[in-house]
Amino acid sequence: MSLLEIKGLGITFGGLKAVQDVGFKVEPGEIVSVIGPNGAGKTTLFNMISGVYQPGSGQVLLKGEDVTGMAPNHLAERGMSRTFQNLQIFQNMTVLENAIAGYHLRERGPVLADLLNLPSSRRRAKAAAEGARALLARVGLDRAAEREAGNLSYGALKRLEIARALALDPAVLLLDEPAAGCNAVETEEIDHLIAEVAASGVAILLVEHDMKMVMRISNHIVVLDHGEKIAEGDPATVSRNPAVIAAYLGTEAEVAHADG
Ligand SMILES: Nc1ncnc2c1ncn2[C@@H]1O[C@H](COP(=O)(O)OP(=O)(O)OP(=O)(O)O)[C@@H](O)[C@H]1O
Repeated sequence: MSLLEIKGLGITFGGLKAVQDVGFKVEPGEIVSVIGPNGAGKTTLFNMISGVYQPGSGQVLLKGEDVTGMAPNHLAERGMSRTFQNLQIFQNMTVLENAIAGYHLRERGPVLADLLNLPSSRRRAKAAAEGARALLARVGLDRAAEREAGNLSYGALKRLEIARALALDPAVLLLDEPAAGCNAVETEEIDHLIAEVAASGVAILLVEHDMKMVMRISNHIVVLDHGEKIAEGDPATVSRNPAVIAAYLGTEAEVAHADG
């Protein structure tokens, strides 16, 4: 049994088959990337896997359980969390408060206990703050804990978003363009962070336009074109695949060679 198994997923928007019969597997500690030219169906596929869209066909199996179309909060409880292409950070809260917000999604306690400020609620708040600080250290933001999130660099915001998703202690982490808008140094920091998270046993599923990053960090790549899977394999194999090269010709993107 795979940790995450995608089977024959498909969806149609007003007659357009945005994604058709896409399947692949993700195992613990693996970094799997979904690539493809603009409009290939990457975001749509991601949204189906993470419960944002109801698939028209196919299945999403998490630890063998059918979680197809399950709402994102239920998926989080079962071990799948995600980040978004457009950052979902509270800009006028501190970095620490943002990380604690992620923690509270998991440590949700009885509202009445919180209102009455009972010892149990104070213990939970303390545990969340401690957990959040540990996460910030993990993503290299411990020294920025008290800063307002809106003042962070873009790369730091991206890392904060990963910290918040990690607060849910996921077995599978879905990253939607984690390096979008980042400069080369920030991208490299995110590379290292993703590799470290994978090394801790978390399965990573990634949609990313930065082909060099994808080729550098992925164990396995799934290539979509016009909603269909046209290739999959390790970076070196995929980057030499004639169907992949053809799909990218006529677009501005280039498939960077894994060995180059
Ligand atoms: N909500 C929607 N309603 C109608 N059509 C949609 C919707 N979302 C996506 N599509 C269409 O589905 C196809 C796949 O789009 P999608 O955004 O998933 O591609 P993508 O590979 O993520 O593209 P990009 O690299 O540009 O982000 C496109 O033709 C797009 O226009």
